[in-house]
Amino acid sequence: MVAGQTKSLTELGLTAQGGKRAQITGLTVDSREVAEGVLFAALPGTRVHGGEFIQYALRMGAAAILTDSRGARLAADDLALYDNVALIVAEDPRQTLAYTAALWFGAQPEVMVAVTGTNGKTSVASFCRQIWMELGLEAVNIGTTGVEGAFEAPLAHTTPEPITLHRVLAEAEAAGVTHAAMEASSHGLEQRRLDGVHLRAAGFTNFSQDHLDYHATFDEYFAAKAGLFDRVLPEDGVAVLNVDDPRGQAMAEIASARGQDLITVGRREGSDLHMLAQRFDPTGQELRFDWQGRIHQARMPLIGGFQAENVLLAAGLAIAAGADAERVFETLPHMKTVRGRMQLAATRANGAAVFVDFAHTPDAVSTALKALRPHVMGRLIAIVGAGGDRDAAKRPLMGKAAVENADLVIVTDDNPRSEDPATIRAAVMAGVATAGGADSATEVGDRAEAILRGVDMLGPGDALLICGKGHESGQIVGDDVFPFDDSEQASVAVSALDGGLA
Ligand SMILES: CC(=O)N[C@H]1[C@@H](OP(=O)(O)OP(=O)(O)OC[C@H]2O[C@@H](n3ccc(=O)[nH]c3=O)[C@H](O)[C@@H]2O)O[C@H](CO)[C@@H](O)[C@@H]1O[C@H](C)C(=O)N[C@@H](C)C(=O)N[C@H](CCC(=O)O)C(=O)O
Ligand SMILES: Nc1ncnc2c1ncn2[C@@H]1O[C@H](COP(=O)(O)OP(=O)(O)OP(=O)(O)O)[C@@H](O)[C@H]1O
Ligand SMILES: N[C@H](CCC[C@H](N)C(=O)O)C(=O)O
Ligand SMILES: [Mg+2]
Repeated sequence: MVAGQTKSLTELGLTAQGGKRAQITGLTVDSREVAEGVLFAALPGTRVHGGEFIQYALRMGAAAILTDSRGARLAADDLALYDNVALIVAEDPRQTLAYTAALWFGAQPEVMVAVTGTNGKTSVASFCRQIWMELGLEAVNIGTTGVEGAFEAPLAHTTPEPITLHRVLAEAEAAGVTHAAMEASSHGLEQRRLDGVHLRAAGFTNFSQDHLDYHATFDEYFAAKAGLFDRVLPEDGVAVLNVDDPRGQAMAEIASARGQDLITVGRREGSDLHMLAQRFDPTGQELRFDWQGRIHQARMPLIGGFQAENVLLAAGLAIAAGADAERVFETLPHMKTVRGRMQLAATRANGAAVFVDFAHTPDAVSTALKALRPHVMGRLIAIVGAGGDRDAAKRPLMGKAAVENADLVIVTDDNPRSEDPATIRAAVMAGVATAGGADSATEVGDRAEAILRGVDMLGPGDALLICGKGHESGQIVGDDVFPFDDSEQASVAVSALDGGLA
């Protein structure tokens, strides 16, 4: 809430039933946060309808209720008792809330872009912010790793719900931020969290399996992501699309149908930002690409071929949002590793490297391991685990992806949450077995021990990839969060085995 601020419904773009007026002192989606004068958005939820809590909100002094027809029906008797309260019934109250939150907080950075896709959103948003900052602009990225760059703040969600999002955008703008690159998660898109954001451009990385616990089918998951182009990005926005992914072609059709301009990115012949070649070495890669008939080359200290795809997508977004292309390309050699994404965490005395990566989907595990391979002369060892209370169907597929792409695999725990960790590991191990990899995989439940064992296996020229937690700083077991950092554990293991500093 903005201390001391009040706004009328008209200023917030809202029309109440019976033309009722109200002066609003704040917005909330949680009845437990309602105070005198607040607008309570009673939203349909996955567990319960917020309409159930209207009665409580009214007692706490809510001045207005925003809900759908079901919410209004649920609270009809209570609303009749409070006829001074303004009732706004919207077909899509989450979308209305997003527009209202934008008007309540008033300001957002002048130039904003968003990126969606199963994997690579955080990386693209970070690279886009890095490019802008290299160009001397005040920029942030907003997503899984919080708000980073010229203004910093922690976030609980990849795409925060609209009240948090617009508060953060207004704070960033007030701190002088002019450019922001944000992640659009499928949950965020489905729940209209970013519908009030004014986007200049939007990006698409790729599409593969994740979140089938939330979206009923693959097609619904895709439809949620497509919402970025068919709803959120305006007609005069630019769509920046990875067309190497078959779904990138589908996105291109959706964006074109809206009349949006396209910048296509990929290895495919005819792509606007056309990747021509990559050369890998132990500490980075050299990228060769074509833009409007001119060849460019850049060496970047980044591990993994896909990070070059992410960098080019970010470059496309920066260009789409108005930056000069040649100047954008000059910044590429300055890109830094995104925290927890193919990050070199430690090096053994024998030269073997330990990397930490946030791969937590089957596709990401296979992509990350394949991507590391050309940088490694010896064996590739993977540590992998799957999260509890998340898409269970992806677990065996993650085990399969690990064993098919690494020489040795250790299956361990990754945020078991409310589930039995042994059951999750068994599902991952089942996938290992279907791929015929039982002999090259070991199960070590304790993650610190798994890392120690993985590091111990490393000979000269070998590399270890610790998948799943990336930047995370805790292991979630039940309702407890135990401090745990893969990168730190890698250093501890190297020190324990080799002595001295990692
Ligand atoms: C699954 C999911 O996305 N849930 C979101 C959803 O909550 P819900 O539908 O489960 O809510 P509910 O418990 O059924 O309650 C319905 C409504 O009643 C309200 N309520 C509830 C209880 C009460 O006493 N009073 C009250 O007013 C709730 O605030 C809610 O608005 O609507 C809420 C309000 O908008 C969101 O805060 C909540 O996000 C929760 C916190 C969440 O954890 N979301 C995660 C899964 C998420 O969004 N993740 C994505 C993707 C990350 C990735 O890529 O992996 C992200 O962008 O972070
Ligand atoms: N372009 C890409 N193609 C395939 N896999 C990728 C790509 N970029 C990143 N990955 C893999 O996905 C992991 C997560 O990357 P990143 O955090 O950038 O994605 P994200 O989309 O933000 O994920 P989340 O949905 O959790 O927010 C990386 O650690 C890497 O293993
Ligand atoms: N945003 C993702 C992150 C998963 C990371 C992994 N460590 C896990 O816990 O499964 C999710 O909540 O599904
Ligand atoms: Mg992310």
